[in-house]
Amino acid sequence: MTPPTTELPSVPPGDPAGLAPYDAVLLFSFGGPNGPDDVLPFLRNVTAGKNIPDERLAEVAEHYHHFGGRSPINEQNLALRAALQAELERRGLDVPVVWGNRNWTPYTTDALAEAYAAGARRVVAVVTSAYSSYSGCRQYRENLWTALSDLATRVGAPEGTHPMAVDKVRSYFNHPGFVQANVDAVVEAYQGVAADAAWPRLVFVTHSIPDTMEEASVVAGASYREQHLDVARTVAAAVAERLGREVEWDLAFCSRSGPPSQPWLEPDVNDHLGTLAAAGTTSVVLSPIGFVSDHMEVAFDLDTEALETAQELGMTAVRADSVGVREAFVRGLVDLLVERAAIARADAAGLPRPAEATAGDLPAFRSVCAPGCCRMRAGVDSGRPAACSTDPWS
Ligand SMILES: CC1=C(CCC(=O)O)c2cc3nc(cc4[nH]c(cc5[nH]c(cc1n2)c(C)c5CCC(=O)O)c(CCC(=O)O)c4C)C(CCC(=O)O)=C3C
Ligand SMILES: [Fe+2]
Repeated sequence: MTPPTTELPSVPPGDPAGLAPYDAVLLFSFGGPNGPDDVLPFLRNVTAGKNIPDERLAEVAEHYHHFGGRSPINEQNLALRAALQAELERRGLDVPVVWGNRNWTPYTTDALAEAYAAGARRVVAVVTSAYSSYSGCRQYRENLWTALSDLATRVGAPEGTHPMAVDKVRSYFNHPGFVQANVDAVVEAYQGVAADAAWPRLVFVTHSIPDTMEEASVVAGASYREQHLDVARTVAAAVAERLGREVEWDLAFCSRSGPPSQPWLEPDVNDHLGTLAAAGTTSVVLSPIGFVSDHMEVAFDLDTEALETAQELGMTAVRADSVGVREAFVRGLVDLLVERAAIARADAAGLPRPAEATAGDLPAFRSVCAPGCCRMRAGVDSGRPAACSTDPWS
């Protein structure tokens, strides 16, 4: 197992050309409502064509209304965009960073149009999802394809062509920057626990997905669940080393939806806390490794619901931060942009690709997705074209 490095290189060696051939960066996210009137149309966008029961939608709308109808995700993305822009500038990389979302304004097409108007024709995208599955990879790539087609119509590009090319950085769950930032956040959470209190168990938490989506995700190299187990193992080992004490850990899931008859990844974090309490655990640290910022799934499902469950069970629970705009994470994302540019140049020149840094046991995931990768269901083609892959249509 490769431990994450404590010192990340500020400028990866061997790339005098910076971000060439790219002339803009797309920060590509999920989106969320900015006020009460946005909540329902946003939820309709998210769940279009999905089998989500009405009761679940009403319940999720309540989560948003509980926070004034406003998701924290938009300001978090603005902060991440500013941090990326600053780190690029620090390295002398002078490219604009535009921000676009799949499910709410600013939409992907508008972000690409903004880059296009600034003269950009080759864009490198970074998705605010670290893991590979339909929800964290292909669904973004399908949306990107549609946005490129819409942009073509807007700018009057010839039928069947796209006016710009967009590549994306690989799934970065096992990039040293993401792993290091999670290690730092968990260490800080443990350091906040009183010296005479029980030593907490470490519970990693991520978004549940349907079992069918989990099965399909394995085409990327390791399944969504296995990707999380790899990160969890690496983070727990690094935390134990930093604190000089053994750390016992588990992986639990939150935010399931869909009809009750449909199996999703388990255990649910609330059920899991119950199991731990019954076995005598009195203290936990919750680490949301599945999320890159403290958006609604964290603010509600963990900070509201899971912390309440812990309290009812008489447990002490502390939540570690998600990576947010931590320096190790931001530097890691810029390293990934630089790495993706070096890969594009090597491919164009027919030269060997540069080394790709990882932390953990899994290899670097592909920068260009394989055909049939991260579908909604194994072997079932959605019929929707997706960008950034070797699928025949891209
Ligand atoms: C793997 C994963 C991530 C992590 C990767 C990533 O970050 O992309 C993620 C992130 C997010 N999910 C979010 C919100 C929602 N997700 C939903 C529904 C669903 N998520 C799914 C999976 C994931 N989701 C799935 C399989 C569904 C079922 C329907 C479908 O297949 O699409 C629904 C519908 C209602 C419900 O069913 O809960 C909502 C409102 C927000 C925004 C939060 C905010 O506003 O701050 C974010 C960042
Ligand atoms: Fe979600």
